[in-house]
Amino acid sequence: MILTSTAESRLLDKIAMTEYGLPEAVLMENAGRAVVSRMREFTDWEGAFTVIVCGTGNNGGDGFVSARYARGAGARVLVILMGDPSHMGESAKMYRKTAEKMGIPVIEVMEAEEAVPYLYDADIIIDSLIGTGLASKVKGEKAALIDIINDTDALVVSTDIPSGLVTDTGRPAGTAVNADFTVALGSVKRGHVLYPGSEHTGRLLFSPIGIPEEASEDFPVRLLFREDIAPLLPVRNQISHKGKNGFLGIFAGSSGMEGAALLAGQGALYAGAGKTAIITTGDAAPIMAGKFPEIMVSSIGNGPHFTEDMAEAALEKAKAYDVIAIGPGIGRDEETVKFVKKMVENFEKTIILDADGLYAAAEAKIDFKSCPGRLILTPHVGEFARLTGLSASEIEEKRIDAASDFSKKNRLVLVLKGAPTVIGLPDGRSYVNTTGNPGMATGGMGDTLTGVIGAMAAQGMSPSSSAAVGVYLHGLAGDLAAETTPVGYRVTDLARLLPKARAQITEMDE
Ligand SMILES: NC(=O)C1=CN([C@@H]2O[C@H](COP(=O)(O)OP(=O)(O)OC[C@H]3O[C@@H](n4cnc5c(N)ncnc54)[C@H](O)[C@@H]3O)[C@@H](O)[C@H]2O)[C@@H](O)CC1
Ligand SMILES: Nc1ncnc2c1ncn2[C@@H]1O[C@H](COP(=O)(O)OP(=O)(O)O)[C@@H](O)[C@H]1O
Ligand SMILES: [K+]
Repeated sequence: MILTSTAESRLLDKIAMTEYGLPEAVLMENAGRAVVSRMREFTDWEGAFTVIVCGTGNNGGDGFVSARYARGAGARVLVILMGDPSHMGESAKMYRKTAEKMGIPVIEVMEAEEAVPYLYDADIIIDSLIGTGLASKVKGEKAALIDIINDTDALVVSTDIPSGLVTDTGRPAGTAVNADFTVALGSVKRGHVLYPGSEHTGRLLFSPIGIPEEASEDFPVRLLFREDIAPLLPVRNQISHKGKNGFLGIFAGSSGMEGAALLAGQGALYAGAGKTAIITTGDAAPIMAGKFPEIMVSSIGNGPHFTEDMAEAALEKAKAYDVIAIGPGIGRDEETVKFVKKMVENFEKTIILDADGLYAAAEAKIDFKSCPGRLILTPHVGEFARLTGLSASEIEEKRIDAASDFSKKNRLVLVLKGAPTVIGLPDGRSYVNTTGNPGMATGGMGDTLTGVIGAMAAQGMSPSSSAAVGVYLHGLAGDLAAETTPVGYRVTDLARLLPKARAQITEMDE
């Protein structure tokens, strides 16, 4: 499913109207009907006092349509209209008339105070005040009206997007409706999934309002759902053997930081890598040996951390692997930075660069474009800030564009971790993940993800698919863990749920 910016959602409406011949009024009719029909399974409209709060744009037009369908579903309905009615477009005006003709009361208000008696009595409020046409900070009476809506005990259903929420950033423009449900119309918008927009949105429902899927085929940003992931997972047939499922080499750990390497290895193990090896330093190897009998642990050099002079032996060893990961727990020694640089500049297959490996890449100013291998970088916001020179808040402000710009410029796959995780692809497209939860904000989760993505790449998937599948699967395992323990489950608990998550993705495919 596509994820749109304001400009893209307008473009989609335009394509629907001009290329597919769907008139604005038809889209509006579908939109207003969808808000009520999508909500039927979640609330009982029969006898419910329903107040529809309309603005004078097309979002308000949707509201006038909803009023009819809410009435049809048995609700007692009343419309509050705020703003200058002379600004209403033709379709919205027409649907206002239709509603009034049916005897639905429409009360024009200038001040929020006038709506108070109705709003506090409402069982359901449909918020159709402002949609994607939000132009600036919401102030004055409209802001006051939004604050009243948020103060009531009614079930609040937002039309398209909670009024006041900025479509592109998910930030409130001063104030924004806190909806229980939002019915996204035509497309899901960035503001629905970017924090704190995701909290204002409440439970997100969607209606295509009659716009065919082909109309948005070329749109660059997609949300990742199970149906996108299922076809990418490699099928394991009866005659599968370990050699067919790939060999992943994880260059990780240093003296005192053995855990990170083991967590990455564990991730790979449970994500189905054919064979997994950890290559670490002389001091760290004895501590890791035997922790997982399935993982081959070997060492290069005798010291506490990786050094530049180990790179040659490491590259020789790496010839045996289909994919390598570098970074978890390797530390930040100057010599380690040089080691990473040599590895990344010379390995010719797929490389996942994570954690201290990303620190090294930023320190050594590795020119990713001229590296021979296929790169997957997995930074969290702090690591991405170091790579780009942007501040953490600048990145959060434009998480999607920041990730896709960087991937395109450097021709690599970038996994920008967080809520939500964004995957930028070398061709400028990007994916936004839909799994995962705050319980995952705990040390070592990222190391495990590196192993999971590595396992996918080792099983023969492209870097883009490996990142998409790895991120989705890792988040889904987290969601399964959170079902019993919302916060406080261990990285190991999540890892053990990876096979169940994988089965859930493929089983439901029948
Ligand atoms: N364009 C189309 O073809 C379709 C649009 N649809 C609906 O139309 C919406 C977009 O409609 P519009 O572009 O008319 O705009 P909106 O209705 O979203 O917003 C414009 C209205 O909000 C007011 N407004 C904007 N910013 C404000 C601010 N900061 N403070 C106070 N008031 C503010 C404007 O004065 C105007 O009355 C979508 O969100 C969707 O709900 C649907 O009807 C489906 C079809
Ligand atoms: N609030 C959240 N919602 C969803 N996923 C989250 C959240 N917080 C963290 N995660 C996920 O948990 C993982 C944490 O990785 P990272 O920050 O590298 O941790 P560490 O360095 O401790 O391993 C990432 O996959 C990230 O997307
Ligand atoms: K709205």
